[in-house]
Amino acid sequence: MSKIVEVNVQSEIGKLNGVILHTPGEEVENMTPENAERALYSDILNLSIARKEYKQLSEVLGKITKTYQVKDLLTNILKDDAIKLEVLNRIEKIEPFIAEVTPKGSIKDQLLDEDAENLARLLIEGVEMKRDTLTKFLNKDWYDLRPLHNFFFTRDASMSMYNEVLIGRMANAVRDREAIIMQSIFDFTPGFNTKTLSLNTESDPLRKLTIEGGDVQIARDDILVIGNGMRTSTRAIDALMYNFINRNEDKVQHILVQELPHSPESFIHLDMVFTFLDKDKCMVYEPLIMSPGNYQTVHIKIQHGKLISIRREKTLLHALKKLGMDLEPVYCGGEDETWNMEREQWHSGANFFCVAPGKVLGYARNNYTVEAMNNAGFEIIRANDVISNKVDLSKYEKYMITIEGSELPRGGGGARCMTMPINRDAVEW
Ligand SMILES: NC(=O)NCCC[C@H](N)C(=O)O
Repeated sequence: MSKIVEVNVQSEIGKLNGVILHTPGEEVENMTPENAERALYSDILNLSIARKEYKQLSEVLGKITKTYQVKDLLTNILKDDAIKLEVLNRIEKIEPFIAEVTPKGSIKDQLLDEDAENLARLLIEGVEMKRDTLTKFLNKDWYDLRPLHNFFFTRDASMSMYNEVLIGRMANAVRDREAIIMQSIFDFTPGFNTKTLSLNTESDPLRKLTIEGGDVQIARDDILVIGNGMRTSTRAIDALMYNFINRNEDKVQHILVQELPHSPESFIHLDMVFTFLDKDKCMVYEPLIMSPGNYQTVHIKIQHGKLISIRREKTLLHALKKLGMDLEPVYCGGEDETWNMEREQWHSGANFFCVAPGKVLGYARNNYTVEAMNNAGFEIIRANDVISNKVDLSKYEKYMITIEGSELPRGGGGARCMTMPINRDAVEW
């Protein structure tokens, strides 16, 4: 594992110095048609194809920055017995059945006996059900501990916010263990030199307070842009607002909130309809971001331990412009046909990951979006040409590296969803 870099992310676009990834493993295939929907997928993925596509993403990133794999980071902390017990205690809080004693012993005891590497694998890929009681014998499920099918979307369960890490409060219980694992990684890996921050959910048994990383974007060191929809609730954004109020800082903190539709499922997170591309460019799904209709943009301003104002803005781009970020939109699906916009948004066409200002990664399959990027001045470079050193990236001021994606988008996300940046250079605005 390469030397750990400290957590510090002050923008969406600063030059990337470290990113956390998770190569899709057996957990992706540990699924049946019956439970695919419960797993938050629209279909069962073919792992060997998904892995081939994912390899393009991880190898390109490996050429550009330091990459860390969740499984390695988790194995590393689990080598310490006290931490191993603490991680399992944390999991027991959300999945109490692991401590239940059955004729063959509890799952927790079984897990405590595993070495660090195997334990990390089991916590991600799932633990097959031991049918040692009648209840389990007749149970239709295959797993005692469910596989974390969505973990390759490392964006969502934790988010680097300035020099801290905000831990996701997932909208669906099937992703809860991801948040526990990420929190433990950041709590117990000294090199990250950070503090984890969890929103207070003690009085929230009905899971009304939820926040996921796909909705949280660090526009600038004083501006957060947050989506409010299926996955991130107003209550969670309020809790974050109180957190900034309680910091009582001289610095102004802006939170721009963009309401999102609750269907179709491709609108799950803000990053499916809006991402930053450069100091002066962003990717938008035009029908929502440029013409939001009833979906409001709200500007919350905090300073000196007080809420200074909370007001409606015309659109997200207007609000950003008023704060000095004048962004030219590039349209997902191109400018001509709503039909193409809808199709390409569905396949995560707006979901770009920035590795430096004007340098981004996105899916190759979205032809109209790729053309729009090219028209906006981005050189289009195939991932395999970067991996085989056929192109020298330092020659290009602006580029889009295209990743093949036929299986990966069926899991519900793109390049931004699959990356959790931990350190970026400051941007010279
Ligand atoms: N940031 C993102 O948009 N992440 C994609 C998550 C997809 C995953 N199947 C989910 O529904 O949570």
